[in-house]
Amino acid sequence: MKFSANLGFLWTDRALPDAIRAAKAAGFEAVECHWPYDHDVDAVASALRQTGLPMLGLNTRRGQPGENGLSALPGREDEARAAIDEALAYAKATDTGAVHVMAGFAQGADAHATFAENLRYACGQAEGRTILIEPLNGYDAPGYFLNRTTQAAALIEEVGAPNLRLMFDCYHVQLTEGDVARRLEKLLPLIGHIQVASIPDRGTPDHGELNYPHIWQVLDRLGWDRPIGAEYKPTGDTDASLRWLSAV
Ligand SMILES: O=C(O)C(=O)[C@@H](O)CO
Ligand SMILES: [Mg+2]
Repeated sequence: MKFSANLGFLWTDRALPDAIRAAKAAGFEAVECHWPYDHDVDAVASALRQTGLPMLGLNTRRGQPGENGLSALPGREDEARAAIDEALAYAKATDTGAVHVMAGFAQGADAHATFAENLRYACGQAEGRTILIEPLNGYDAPGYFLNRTTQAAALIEEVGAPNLRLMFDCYHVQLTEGDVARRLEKLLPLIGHIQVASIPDRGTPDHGELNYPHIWQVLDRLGWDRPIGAEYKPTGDTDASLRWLSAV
């Protein structure tokens, strides 16, 4: 298995370029982030070049304080598309492969139609990059528009863009739907990126209710050879949390 360090949670005590260097030193094969916009794009691009690590993904901005994305919010299309443009520009400057378009807190048919239209826009502007959508669990993100992989799969089919893919975060999927191994297998053709953390504490992927040694075997059997996002919250120093990595 290859792993990508999620720098939204790992090495958050340092600036993004230094976190990229720390990920390289720790043996990760890639990095990904959440919202890199406060970090100078040239410094980030330079750290990526220097380390040779690819940046796999970044998120669109969440919006105003208390919001969690804009793309499913009816009436907020201009802001949502500005956030998509900003994310794609940052991705282009850092050669980042994917942009996660965040839906936001919304429900109902109008939210669904708004999200689908904004995703069409994002896919059309992406210039070869992947656009990701990620179901989030209702404990951490109550009221978030996208909760289930089944809902995401239907949206991907409806939008019909070849570069729209599912971010399959095993942590969220286990909390909301369970049956992670079977869902990975069934949804494989739609999956653009996989993330992991223990359940329910969102710690290192080596304990808790999901048996990750089994998940690694499943992914190996399915031929998954891309880096898996280590998107967990270390309880202390990130370097001290990495014992799980050498044990995989
Ligand atoms: O929370 C997650 O899981 C993520 O991947 C974030 O990027 C989006 O909230
Ligand atoms: Mg995630």
